[in-house]
Amino acid sequence: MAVLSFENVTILQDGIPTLQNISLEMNEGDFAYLIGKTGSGKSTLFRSIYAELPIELGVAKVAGYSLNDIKRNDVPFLRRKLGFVFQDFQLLTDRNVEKNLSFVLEATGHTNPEEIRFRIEQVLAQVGMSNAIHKRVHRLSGGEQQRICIARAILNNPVLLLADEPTGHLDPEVSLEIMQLFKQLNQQGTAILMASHDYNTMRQIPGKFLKCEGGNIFPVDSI
Ligand SMILES: Nc1ncnc2c1ncn2[C@@H]1O[C@H](COP(=O)(O)OP(=O)(O)OP(=O)(O)O)[C@@H](O)[C@H]1O
Repeated sequence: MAVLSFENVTILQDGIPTLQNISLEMNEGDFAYLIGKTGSGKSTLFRSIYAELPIELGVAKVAGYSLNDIKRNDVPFLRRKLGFVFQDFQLLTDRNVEKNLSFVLEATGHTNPEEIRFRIEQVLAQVGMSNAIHKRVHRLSGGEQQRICIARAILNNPVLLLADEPTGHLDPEVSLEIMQLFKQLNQQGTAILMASHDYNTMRQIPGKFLKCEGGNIFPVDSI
């Protein structure tokens, strides 16, 4: 099943076409790396996927929503079907792990405290961080913080995970552990689109390569 489909899509930044006539499709279980130089349009693609930038031309669908005519009220529901992992974690560093995760569940309409606690325990087990539930985020290492970010990203069972340079601040050994975690989630069916410059870990965890260059995005066989 397609979780993302772009046909001849053009996206503008400040009235100027940043990506032009791009076509791509991602299905359940796909793992794709988005590669390309700084300023080539990787973030622009992400921002269009979560409906922060409009589609100027072409046809785009993500997680069952048409990006061409998505209503403003539906945008939070689209975003609930996506997971986000960033290079700089973006956790609430002065709160503990449980609060970081319950915050997201509460913000997305969950109210039952037992269900919230149960779901948090489930995702922490998935990322190998069960013992960290009461720990304050600033006490965790970078790799541990990124695991918590991944736990946060999967709370609502996303169909597509968007990861923007998730190993950018991690050393090679920890990067590989994080990538293995992504691979595990991917094997359970979640499609993953990851912008990366981390050629070392990309070589070790296989995926398709999509290159962003000259306003276009196209598949390449190797990096
Ligand atoms: N808010 C904005 N307003 C106007 N132009 C923008 C804006 N954000 C990005 N751009 C332009 O759009 C183009 C693509 O930028 P984008 O941030 O998508 O690249 P990127 O591949 O994600 O780069 P990086 O690897 O540095 O994150 C660049 O020419 C950039 O200057």
